[in-house]
Amino acid sequence: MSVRVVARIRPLIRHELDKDVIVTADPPTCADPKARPNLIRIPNPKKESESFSFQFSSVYEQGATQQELFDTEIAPTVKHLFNGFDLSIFAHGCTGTGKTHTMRGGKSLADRGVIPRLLSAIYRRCKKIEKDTAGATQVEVTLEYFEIYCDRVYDLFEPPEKRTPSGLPIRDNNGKTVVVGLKEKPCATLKEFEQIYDQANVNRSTSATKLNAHSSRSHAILCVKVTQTTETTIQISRASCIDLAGSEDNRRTDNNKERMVESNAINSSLFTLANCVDAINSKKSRIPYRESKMTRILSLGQNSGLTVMILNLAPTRAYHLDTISSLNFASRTKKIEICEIENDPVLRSMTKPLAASSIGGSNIIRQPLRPLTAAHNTNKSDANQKKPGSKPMKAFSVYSDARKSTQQRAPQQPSQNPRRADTNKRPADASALANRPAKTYRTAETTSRVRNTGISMTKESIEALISQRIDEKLAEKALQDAGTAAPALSAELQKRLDDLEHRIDAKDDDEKGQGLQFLLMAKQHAMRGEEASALRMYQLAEPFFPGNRKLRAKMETLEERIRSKRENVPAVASEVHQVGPVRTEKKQIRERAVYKDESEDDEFAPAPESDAEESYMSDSSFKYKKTGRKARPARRLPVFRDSDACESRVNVGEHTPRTSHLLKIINSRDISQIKALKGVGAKRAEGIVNCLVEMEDEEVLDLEGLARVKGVGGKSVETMRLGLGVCI
Ligand SMILES: Nc1ncnc2c1ncn2[C@@H]1O[C@H](COP(=O)(O)OP(=O)(O)OP(=O)(O)O)[C@@H](O)[C@H]1O
Repeated sequence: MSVRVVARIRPLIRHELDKDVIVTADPPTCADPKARPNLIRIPNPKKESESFSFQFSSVYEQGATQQELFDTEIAPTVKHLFNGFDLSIFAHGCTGTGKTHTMRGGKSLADRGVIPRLLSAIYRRCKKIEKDTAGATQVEVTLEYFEIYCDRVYDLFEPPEKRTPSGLPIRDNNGKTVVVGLKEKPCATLKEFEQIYDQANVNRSTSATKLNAHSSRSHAILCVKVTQTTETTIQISRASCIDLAGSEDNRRTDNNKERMVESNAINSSLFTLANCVDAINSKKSRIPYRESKMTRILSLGQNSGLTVMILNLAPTRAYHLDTISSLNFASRTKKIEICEIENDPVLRSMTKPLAASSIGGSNIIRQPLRPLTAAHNTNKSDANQKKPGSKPMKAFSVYSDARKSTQQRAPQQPSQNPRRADTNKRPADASALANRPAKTYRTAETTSRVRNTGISMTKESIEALISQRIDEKLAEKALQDAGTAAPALSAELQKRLDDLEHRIDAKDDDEKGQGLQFLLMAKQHAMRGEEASALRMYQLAEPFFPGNRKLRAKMETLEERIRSKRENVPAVASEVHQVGPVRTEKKQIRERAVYKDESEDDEFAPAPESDAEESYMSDSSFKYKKTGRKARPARRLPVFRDSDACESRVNVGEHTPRTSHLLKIINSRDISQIKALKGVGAKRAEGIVNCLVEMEDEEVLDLEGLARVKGVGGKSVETMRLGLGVCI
């Protein structure tokens, strides 16, 4: 079915006058007293006597209440959520048109917006299901809430001072875009939700602008995960509520520099969204989702389930051109077809209890092929037609939301509910949604709200649940111990994280990049003092770096710390105890370490033979060990070697004064000194220093080592060396 687009015209506010109203809704043509208007009229800005009209599924006029909008548009979708369908609701419109008012609303009961009302409806339904099934079906609600501010993703459950400047990474996980490292909060009651949500909204970026006293400077996305667990199955579905930031006409905003930067980011992401919609509608083969994080996450046209867009409009002339542009965008959006595909229930025996939350991992197993969620929006059929006789394009992707079990897997039950890949689309009206036959509830995964003692859990899952709880508690305690504020990151450390993040991005589509993602997350958790989570991430990373001793050592240190905390032994004591052996091992590793040739195309170069076991260098420069590829012997680079050229004067292992001087400059890691070397510009110097920083406190010991530093090479070493005015 296509995206359901409804328009809402906000009432006049502040100094707006009745005489300036230009946006109106045409009365419904049918005689039904309950019928809603569905046509918007606005004058042609070039010729006032003419007007444009735009048709939508429904139009809500100035007097429409929050309840009216919710009851008609959103309430009917709730049962589909519980039937396994995902739900996306997003508010669009230019700044000051009432998006936040529509989604979040005010504090009074009548003013509550779509989000609190949706949660209220969800909790009501949870209770009903649990009651109807006499507790045999348990429903858990968890929340994730994040914002995209200046194209960076921040967790709104974290206070701003805990944010890393580069924000959270996003990844593709089997066709779905996920934000890595988000906090997922279980939330069992509406009251709890209100508390959590209000608190999180304090963290959202808002500022006063000329057009709106409380203007949202970011796109906010609340994901509500509903997990239904029965004795045998788990079913997960998600509702995403998106309050987009509003486009701004900066000729009218009088924005200062900071607001302008935000405004540019907002406008450019909305421009990308419009481009995506255009590309889908004009059947282009490439849809520019990846040009902004918002479009990547929203994945409009690629998402499955039900999608409702609420177009917010201001009624007055001051917004004339902006309103026309919003109306045009909405008209194009309503043509986008979204496939209604429900999430598959998963057999409980197939789930691995301690699986990573929303991120993938090596433990993901394959599920049967299913059609792409919105194959009609992938615009591949055209390409097929162009090549008669050629192989048809693959319209299937492999979805894998279940995870490998260490135990033998139970055979998949024949689907009681075969997937709906049919193209018999139903009309996009609410009554059609409401007529859908109810389904039996079949699935759900490990939850923190399992209250039904009647459910027979396996011994493993109980153990896993207990250990998960212990980890969570320990992480909480560790956080408390560490104080509320996260330690400030040094610029160098932040840069290393950014570099690592950058590399992961470059490897984004490579499943092996997952190992790096886990390591990055582990590091971020560790820096925040969340040791249990850091350990979990290292554990998830381990299969990607088999037999890596340094990684193992890190895990052991963390395990030891966690254990000592558990035993109420002061953490410091355990650190002192642990640091010795770990350091020694680290040193041994370093002694054997040979710099890897990073000039290769593939960043994850195989380890030289001498270092075969230690393919993982420092944790900040994780080199991926390629399995199944024979390690190549380290090749000698064509660099000047003191020992070759000056054997008569310098003993092997010693350096000439010129070389020593060069190595001293390099090991100083001082950009200004390195920049001054012959043939090294500012950018290169920065690259070299970054590389050295990744080597932690390891030093470049000889010219060959220097030549192996990323971006240097044998010739450059020679140039640098000869450019030094030291006599040899
Ligand atoms: N339906 C409505 N009823 C009453 N007041 C409304 C309504 N819609 C919007 N408003 C008021 O209009 C003003 C702007 O609304 P809001 O902040 O929700 O706009 P916005 O589209 O989210 O803006 P931005 O994109 O800048 O964040 C607020 O003062 C809000 O209370």
